[in-house]
Amino acid sequence: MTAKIIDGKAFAAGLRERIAEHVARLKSEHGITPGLAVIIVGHDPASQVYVNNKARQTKEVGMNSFKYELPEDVSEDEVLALIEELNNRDDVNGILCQLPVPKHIDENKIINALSPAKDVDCFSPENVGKVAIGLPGPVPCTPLGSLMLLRDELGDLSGKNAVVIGRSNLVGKPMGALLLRDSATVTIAHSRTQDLPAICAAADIIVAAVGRPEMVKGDWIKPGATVIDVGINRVNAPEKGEGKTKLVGDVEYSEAAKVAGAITPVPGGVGPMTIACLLANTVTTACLANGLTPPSDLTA
Ligand SMILES: Nc1nc(=O)c2c([nH]1)NC[C@@H]1CN(c3ccc(C(=O)N[C@@H](CCC(=O)O)C(=O)O)cc3)C=[N+]21
Repeated sequence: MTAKIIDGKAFAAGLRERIAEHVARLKSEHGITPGLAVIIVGHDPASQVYVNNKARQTKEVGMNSFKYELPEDVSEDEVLALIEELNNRDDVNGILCQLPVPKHIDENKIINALSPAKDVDCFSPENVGKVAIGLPGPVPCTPLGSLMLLRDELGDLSGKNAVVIGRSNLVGKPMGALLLRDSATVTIAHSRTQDLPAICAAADIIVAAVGRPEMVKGDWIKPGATVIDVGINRVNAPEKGEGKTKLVGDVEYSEAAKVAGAITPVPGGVGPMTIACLLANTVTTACLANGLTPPSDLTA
């Protein structure tokens, strides 16, 4: 058996088309153009690429993009002042501060400064709580993208055994909350979990979000299971030439693809969904800011 490859890149393109339609309707019917502000501190080349991709896709779906590139040595107070200014701007519906930030800036202060109404990463305690109890609001981008792929692949997730590997605030915990909302039977595994292979063996759904290259082995997977690989790990690739690197996920892809029913590749799986869901969240917060019901196909 060979797994179906879940094409996250294609799904994300389709999602962006739906987002563009919603944006066009918000403009024509309500005179609203959603706006997303992205803040980047310093000159990390990988972060620059991501931020530029986000800005380009924001414009492609018809939203306004505001980019703030701050120098590496900017003071914490200056970043906080910028966030405060953006919190108060009516044309900004989403604010994202690209992480990581330099060490002299306290990430928690940044997160706490963001208005929950514009927190499109869904980092704030208020928004995390809304996700847990199912109230409308932004949803963490990577878990939302993963959920959309799972629903598309499996339809109803009710009663499925779902194992989430990783308990981060960004991915593992909210992923568990979303799967539970869809009535899956959820296990969250982590570094202290005993006999992870045995737990995976019972899983209809595996979401791997540990950040360790190829940690989940092919022979742990139940035949026919659906595997969502959240990991994006850059590793050395001597087979491509000296000094070359490649991206791999948290799952041993070549072996897993022989057993799984469906699997996301890396790259081209969850990564593109994360950015598309950031745009989806911006439509959601723009609607909520204007007393409108957010489109149900853009949220959990
Ligand atoms: N406030 C904040 N929010 C974030 O959501 C956030 C962040 N900071 N800091 C960095 C991480 C990383 N992240 C990725 C998003 C998409 C891809 C993506 O599209 N990856 C492509 C491959 C890209 C490549 O080739 O390097 C793929 O998987 O196909 C990767 C990584 C969002 N992050």
